[in-house]
Amino acid sequence: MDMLRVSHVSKSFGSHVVLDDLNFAVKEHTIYGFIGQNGAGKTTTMKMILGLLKIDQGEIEVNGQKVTYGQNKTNQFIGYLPDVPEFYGYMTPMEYLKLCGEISGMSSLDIQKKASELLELVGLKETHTRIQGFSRGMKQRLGIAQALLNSPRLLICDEPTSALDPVGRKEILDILLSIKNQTTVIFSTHILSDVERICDEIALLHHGKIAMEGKLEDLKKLQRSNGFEIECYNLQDADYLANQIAGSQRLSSTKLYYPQKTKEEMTQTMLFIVNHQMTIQKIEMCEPTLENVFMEVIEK
Ligand SMILES: Nc1ncnc2c1ncn2[C@@H]1O[C@H](COP(=O)(O)OP(=O)(O)OP(=O)(O)O)[C@@H](O)[C@H]1O
Repeated sequence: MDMLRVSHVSKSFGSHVVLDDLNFAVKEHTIYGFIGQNGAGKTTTMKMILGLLKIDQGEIEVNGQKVTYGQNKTNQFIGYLPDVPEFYGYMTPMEYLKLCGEISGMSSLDIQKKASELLELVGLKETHTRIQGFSRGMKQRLGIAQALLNSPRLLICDEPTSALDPVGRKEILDILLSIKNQTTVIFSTHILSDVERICDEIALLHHGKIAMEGKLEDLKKLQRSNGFEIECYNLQDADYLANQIAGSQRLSSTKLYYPQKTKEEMTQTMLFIVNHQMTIQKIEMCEPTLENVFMEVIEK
């Protein structure tokens, strides 16, 4: 079942077309990576899913129900983590979650149970300090707990890891992975390695449309070729190869990279090396990465 369906959605600000007949769907219990350059329209899309921004054309459905601008009916299914969540700094995490639960009309018994479950999940159960003393990572973890308080079927995270250090990012990614069986997650980011680590499906928003969508392995297969790398034993050999075989980039004094070359071209290079009785340390095809696939689409 599709938890989210975005159908033929267009959005302009004045004469600036941001989304142009955008279509995509997110299946239940997937972690969907929504990637795109700065200004591609990721936040605009998320705001429209939340009914916070008017759609010019098209339709969005959450859990089979149509999203209507300015109404919050479909938001009962959604948890939202903004890129920089705001809190009342003078509260402890438990006090804050209790307040959120009360505002959303949960019973005090439910609040107590759910809040302590969620604080455990995000590693803040034993934290009794006030939020104003929290690191960015702790705030982001509390933001996830808050977004999950009403047991949403869809969790929308807008750049949840962008401002965090590697440890903080890993903590957030681990939390998102651990809730996959309970909820569907859509998360936007620039950090492609985060997407590679946890996403089941990836969509690249470019020029107002989904330029590429699918599972990571399938997207990597779309790439023409990622080239190969040669590591020589010394500078002289690397210089010689760079002169004799055109198209290299220098990665270090002894390392050459030949971008977008095929396996056949690597074989020819190996023959050249053997015929010239050279010894090298290493030659290998480079693994396609999401970053290369992304760049190929963007640069088209
Ligand atoms: N309220 C608005 N009025 C005018 N233009 C806007 C408005 N909101 C967004 N835009 C423009 O729409 C485009 C898409 O913005 P959006 O914030 O959705 O991009 P994004 O993909 O989330 O980018 P980033 O990764 O930088 O956050 C940008 O060019 C932005 O300047």
